[in-house]
Amino acid sequence: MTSSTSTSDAAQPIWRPSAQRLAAANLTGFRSRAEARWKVALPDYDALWRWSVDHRGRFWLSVWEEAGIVGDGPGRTVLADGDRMPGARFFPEAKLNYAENLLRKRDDGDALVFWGEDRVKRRMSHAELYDLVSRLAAAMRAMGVKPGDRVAGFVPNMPETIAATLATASIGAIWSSCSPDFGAQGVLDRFGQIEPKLLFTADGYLYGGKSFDSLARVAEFLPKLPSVERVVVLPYAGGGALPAKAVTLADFVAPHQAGEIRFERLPFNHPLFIMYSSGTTGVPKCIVHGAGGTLIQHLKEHRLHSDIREGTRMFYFTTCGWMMWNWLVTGLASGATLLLYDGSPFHPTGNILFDFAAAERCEFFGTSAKFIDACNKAGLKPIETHDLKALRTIASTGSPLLPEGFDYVYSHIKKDLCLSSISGGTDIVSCFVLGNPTGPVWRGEIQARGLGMGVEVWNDEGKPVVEEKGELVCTRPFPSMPVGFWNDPDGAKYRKAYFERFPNIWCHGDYAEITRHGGMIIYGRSDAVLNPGGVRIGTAEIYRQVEQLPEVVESIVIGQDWDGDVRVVLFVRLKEGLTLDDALADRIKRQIRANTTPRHVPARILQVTDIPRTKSGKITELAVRDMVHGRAIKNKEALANPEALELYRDRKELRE
Ligand SMILES: CC(=O)CC(=O)O
Repeated sequence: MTSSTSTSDAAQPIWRPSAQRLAAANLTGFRSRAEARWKVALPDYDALWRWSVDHRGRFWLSVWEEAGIVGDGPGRTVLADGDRMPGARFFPEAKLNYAENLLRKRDDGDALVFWGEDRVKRRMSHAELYDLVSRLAAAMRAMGVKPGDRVAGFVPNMPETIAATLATASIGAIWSSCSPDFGAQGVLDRFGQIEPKLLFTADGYLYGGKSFDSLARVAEFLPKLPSVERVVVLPYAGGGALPAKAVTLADFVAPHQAGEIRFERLPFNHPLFIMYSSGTTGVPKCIVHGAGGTLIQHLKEHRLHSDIREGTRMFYFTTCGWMMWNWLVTGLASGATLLLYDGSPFHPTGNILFDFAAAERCEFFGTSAKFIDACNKAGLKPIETHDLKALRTIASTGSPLLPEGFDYVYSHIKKDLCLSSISGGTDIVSCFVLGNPTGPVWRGEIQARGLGMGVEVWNDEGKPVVEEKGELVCTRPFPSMPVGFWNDPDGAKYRKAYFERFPNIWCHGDYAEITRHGGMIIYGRSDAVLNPGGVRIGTAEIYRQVEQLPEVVESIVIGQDWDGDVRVVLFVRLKEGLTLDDALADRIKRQIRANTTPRHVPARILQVTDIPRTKSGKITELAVRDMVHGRAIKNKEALANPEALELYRDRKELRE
């Protein structure tokens, strides 16, 4: 989930595309070809969006054709049972293979450029990638991997990981990965549910300038994953002894020559990825995404919403445990070069990602709102220190990008670029709302609803509202809905997760508002909404105010049950060496009161030295809330710093 607080009241947008950029945008061409092909007038983005939702069959067929999806299809039916949610079926006659679509290029141009912090730098061409995938796929077939088998990756974000993913997909097996910083229990909570036949791991990984051994960790969890027949070890940071069942990558592929890949073309909904809900409630849900839905949705988001094309140099800062990694990988289907980074984004300095972007002439730079905030707080000014001439788009997700984050990007990174705040999630392996390269950027707003996505905001009565806060819903089926949850044969868990609140309507759990510009602001997760005196307050409304104070590095806010009501409790992490005194607490309260309402003002403000976050960098309001209420914390394994929770246990300030 992502974007920001308070509708932009500025008269002018913060950025507009130049006439030249507008004319050359993929979206502009798509719109005029759709007008000609379907004989409709689509004078602007809003008209195109409305048409794409009302005429989903025509729209998705146009995406298929324009992207030149390779496969046996599209077939005569684009959408069957087109109003059932869940239940609609896209391209029911088509057969395709995800990897075949990503491996169309076999030349010597860069497919992947990899930096492991400042220590490892290498590149892999399209031809080398194809060859490695062909050898891996042959080795996997030789050990009996077949369509539907699970292949798991406990892996860094490195070229061989992408080769392993594509080899898996070429056979029609299902890929599922998590980052190597997961503890043994976190891995077992995930892979234990899906029973993989084959496991990829690197020997180790780098973080913050240190090497970590992954093989000792594998040796710890492997005995509890009896389904794994073989472990393939990718060379990277150097680790200890090979665990049982392990072979090196070189030995695994040694018997197989590079050659033509036999791509299994399978039905559109054939499973491609299993992903895990990052939430902190219960054992992770295993969300199964289909090959066709993932491919066509990403192609639409890359080409139309992100203006990615053949040769675009595309970066997203992500690990293999976050859906943005899967999103990045599909960039190969548009002929992009993927820039992969593994490690700390602040090692050896906060400029490392900008160093990478400058050195590799990055055009699309994806990151999180937290990273942008951190660069702002650290006073980085890449606009003065880095040559970012090639950069055309910055994408931000993970949490709301606040208006001040927009200011920072345009003042201190680059003036002329499209800042796309994007939001969706693991559940759909894609976005509900995202960029529009042909439209203006309004400070603090996500630009647009995704094409083909019937996104609305509904109030408690289930009525659509504009310029009013409510629940983000999607009223029409879209191709990247999960094909189901793993181990959920009757679909009960799947329906409960999204369709319980409003029947036949996807309710995403984000608290949001559609703006008068047709954009969106997201105020936080609905389940973290504060409710003092029955007034609903999105957490981002508070963060926006608090984090403007220079003393505050970051904050986390919860509602504490108190005296039959709920009171707002704010925790702040202050700059090194500072202590929260009455004067600072007072200034925080005044900042909030002056810019929001008295209801938003915290009843208690407490200093903490750390804020718990998931491994994909999201702060975890629900875990803090549970800790404060003395409840059990579920899914602690998803946290990057679970020890931070102790700072919230039984605080005496919250007993009075
Ligand atoms: C696109 C997203 O929404 C990513 C996320 O925040 O998980």
